[in-house]
Amino acid sequence: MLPDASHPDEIALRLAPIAVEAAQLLRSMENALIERRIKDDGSPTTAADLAAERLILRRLDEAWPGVPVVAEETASTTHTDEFFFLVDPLDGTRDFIHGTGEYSVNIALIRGNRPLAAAVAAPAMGSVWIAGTTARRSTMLGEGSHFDWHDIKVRSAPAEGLVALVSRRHGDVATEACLSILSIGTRRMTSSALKFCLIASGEADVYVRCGATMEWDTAAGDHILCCAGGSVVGPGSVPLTYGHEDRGYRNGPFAALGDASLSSKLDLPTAAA
Ligand SMILES: Nc1ncnc2c1ncn2[C@@H]1O[C@H](COP(=O)(O)O)[C@@H](OP(=O)(O)O)[C@H]1O
Ligand SMILES: [Mg+2]
Repeated sequence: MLPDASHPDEIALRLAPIAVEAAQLLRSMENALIERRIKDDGSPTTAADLAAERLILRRLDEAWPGVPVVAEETASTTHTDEFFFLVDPLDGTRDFIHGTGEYSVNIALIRGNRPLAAAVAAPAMGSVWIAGTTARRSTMLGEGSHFDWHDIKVRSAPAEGLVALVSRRHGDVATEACLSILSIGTRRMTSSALKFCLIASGEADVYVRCGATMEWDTAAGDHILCCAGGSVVGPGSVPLTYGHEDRGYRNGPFAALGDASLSSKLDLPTAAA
């Protein structure tokens, strides 16, 4: 059954309990001694990533049977259609393993090559963000079917200096060069798609990433930030597009901005570091 593209906010409301259920499963596995292995790209995966992915695939199939899902752990077997989901069942696996609590569940519905609806749940922060046409945030209450949604909005670039969010574990020279051009007042290390959501919530201003990321790392956060009034752009200030099976669902360099006027100052390289 195809999603009803004329009601993106209703789709987002249906994605929220799925993301929260997976987030609660991950939370329950946090302190267990779980099996892990290193993938071909050098990043780890665990039994928790797989369990959360299985749960999300089942729930998406119950809600929208037959819509393809490009999910991190099974991406190589999936082909996209006009509508497809991009799913990262555990974004920030290293932080999950190290117990920082900075990890998230990311689900985005793509139509064509851009997101239509999205949800990001961050269990250790007790927050869930969604976006259809507007962006909203709720605390994660009880079993995941109760929410206290409120609209969120980006802030204007503060005169006293920008708050930049940087990956806790992945930095590179090209990202540093881009950041050095902006008037950064404070840097905060944050993992996973939380970086997009904190900018969308008006708590930070910029996230530049020139190193490797995958489409499921960014699609949901991209949509939430754009619906909150921000922007996510690649080289030439062009929005990111999704569904690039030909390049293994890899993103190029990008910047996530609360205040879109910052994009004129950016100088992103054309290829990921
Ligand atoms: N060499 C690489 N190739 C592809 N993606 C990479 C990568 N190194 C890191 N990443 C991506 O960066 C994400 C973590 O970002 P951050 O450091 O900002 O939390 C990882 O998400 P996962 O934990 O879902 O694998 C992974 O997808
Ligand atoms: Mg993951």
